[in-house]
Amino acid sequence: MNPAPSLIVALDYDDPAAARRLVDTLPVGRCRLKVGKTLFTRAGPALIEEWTRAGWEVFLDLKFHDIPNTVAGACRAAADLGVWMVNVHALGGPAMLAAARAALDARSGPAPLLTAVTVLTSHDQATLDAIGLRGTPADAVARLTGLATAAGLDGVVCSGEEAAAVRDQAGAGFRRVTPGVRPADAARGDQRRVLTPAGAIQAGATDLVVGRPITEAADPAQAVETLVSEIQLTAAAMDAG
Ligand SMILES: O=c1ccn([C@@H]2O[C@H](COP(=O)(O)O)[C@@H](O)[C@H]2O)c(=O)[nH]1
Repeated sequence: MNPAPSLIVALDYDDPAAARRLVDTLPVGRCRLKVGKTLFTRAGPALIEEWTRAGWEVFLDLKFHDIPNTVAGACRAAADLGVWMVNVHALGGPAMLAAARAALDARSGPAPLLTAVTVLTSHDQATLDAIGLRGTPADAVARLTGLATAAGLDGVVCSGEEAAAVRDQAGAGFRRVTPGVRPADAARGDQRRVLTPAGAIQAGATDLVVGRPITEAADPAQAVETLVSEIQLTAAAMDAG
């Protein structure tokens, strides 16, 4: 039996107190927490340390993309915060990915999982054409997944639309962290490559990242519960064949 995919709650709150209010209502371990640029820039490392000390698994989603030496230092700093996962941008290239990997491997203590963003889920074919990225989103995800596997990363961030191809390319043990997840009745917002939670799981996502459908819900804690139940039911149905 495969482990059910995890729910990672994207805490993109402007107000750290609002993020705390939601997290305080959740049982530790029911889901994972994602801190991205909005909340990190507001609240800094202290909030992350507060949650990691309380036992939460935190995905620090800062998508490091810089020269190799700088990204290596940023990954070391993330590891010192005790996060569960940290990510870089695969567009940073092979040397940057290798430097991130080496920085985490050089640690004596535990290191976070290291994943690479491939093609943002807000990007579609028109975006790739505009920025001059060759081929379709699926082509670009495959190329960037190749860079991530060559550098020994633990997985990639991709949309559900590419999750099955990434699994076939990189193997079942390579994580497919999937944002752009929308319950059928939820607004797509700025996301372009979108699947429902069940669709993303059936496509092979290992971790579902969900933000606004939770943070903008009338009852965010209930929205988390509903999503966790849907994830578990979908995974169980798939295991039953
Ligand atoms: O390709 C990517 C990479 C990261 N994200 C992040 O995931 C969440 C999604 O939030 P929603 O509100 O559910 O759209 C957000 O924090 C993004 O920064 C992504 O969407 N796509």
